Amino acid sequence: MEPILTISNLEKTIEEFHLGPIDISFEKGTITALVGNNGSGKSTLLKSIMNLVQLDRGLIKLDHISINGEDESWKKLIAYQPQTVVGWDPFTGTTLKKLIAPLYPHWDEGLFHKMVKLFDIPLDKKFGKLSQGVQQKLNLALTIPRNAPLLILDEPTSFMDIPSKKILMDLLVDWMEEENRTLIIASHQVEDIRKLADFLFVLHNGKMIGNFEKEELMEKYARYWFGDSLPAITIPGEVVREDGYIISCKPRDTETYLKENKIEWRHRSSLELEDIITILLTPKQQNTEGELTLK
Ligand SMILES: Nc1ncnc2c1ncn2[C@@H]1O[C@H](COP(=O)(O)OP(=O)(O)OP(=O)(O)O)[C@@H](O)[C@H]1O
Repeated sequence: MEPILTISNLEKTIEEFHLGPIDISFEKGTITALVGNNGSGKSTLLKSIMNLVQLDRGLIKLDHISINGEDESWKKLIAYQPQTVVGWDPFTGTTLKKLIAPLYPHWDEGLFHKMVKLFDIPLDKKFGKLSQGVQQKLNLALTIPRNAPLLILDEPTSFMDIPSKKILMDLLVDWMEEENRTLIIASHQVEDIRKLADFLFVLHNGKMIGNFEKEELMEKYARYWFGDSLPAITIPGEVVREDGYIISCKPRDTETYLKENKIEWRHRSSLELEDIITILLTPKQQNTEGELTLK
């Protein structure tokens, strides 16, 4: 598949914080969840894609157009929902829509009104007077209908109530039905990631941990229960050790070792996505394969 967005060798330092180096491509037709600890650089990366951050190094290309060149036609290819918008407070939803819609040739008026209805957004109230959750909904209703090939959402559901999160997930699944649409969504919500993502792009303190295919990642880890007979030695593949069990990132190596050494385990279970993300975001003790090295 052809990438819509390619980031090469990106690096940016902001005071004490360093982002990168980041090398990644986003294929057309995919959904990538951008996952990371607080302050890991997710918003900075998304702003960089929008050319809102001056890079120290690196190149970002959207459909082969460099985002910091003279050709600004790439802007029509992205719809971006930032975490917070500046300057919207004095305007009503109706006014904002009148200002924004004409800028986007593929604007979907029907989708806008559908979202206003589903989210029950009061269009006659000033943006600044809306609750944070409703602001987030209006922001999304003014972003998704732009129908750009690449949609970038920065923590779209952080203030939303539970039913609204479900409405948004369903809307995004429908939006992705159209061919060659691509979504990048920064999120701390495991439920969003589980439901939507094809890929998990994981950042930790500005460093890229990896870009993982979600289903492969789910199959990569296994938990082995030993009860009281948990062996005292470190087992190949072991990434976590708790009372009575270990978690392995290389189940095949783990089982070969256990069988060869005649160590019996009681049962094996798979991990929840939340556990896997926690392991990926706690990389202090791990080597590049994720295995424990300090035991
Ligand atoms: N304008 C700025 N001035 C100073 N530091 C900044 C600025 N913008 C970002 N940073 C720093 O860059 C780092 C990354 O911030 P960023 O907002 O990109 O992280 P994030 O992964 O989106 O965080 P969160 O999950 O908490 O939203 C943080 O340490 C932040 O303090």
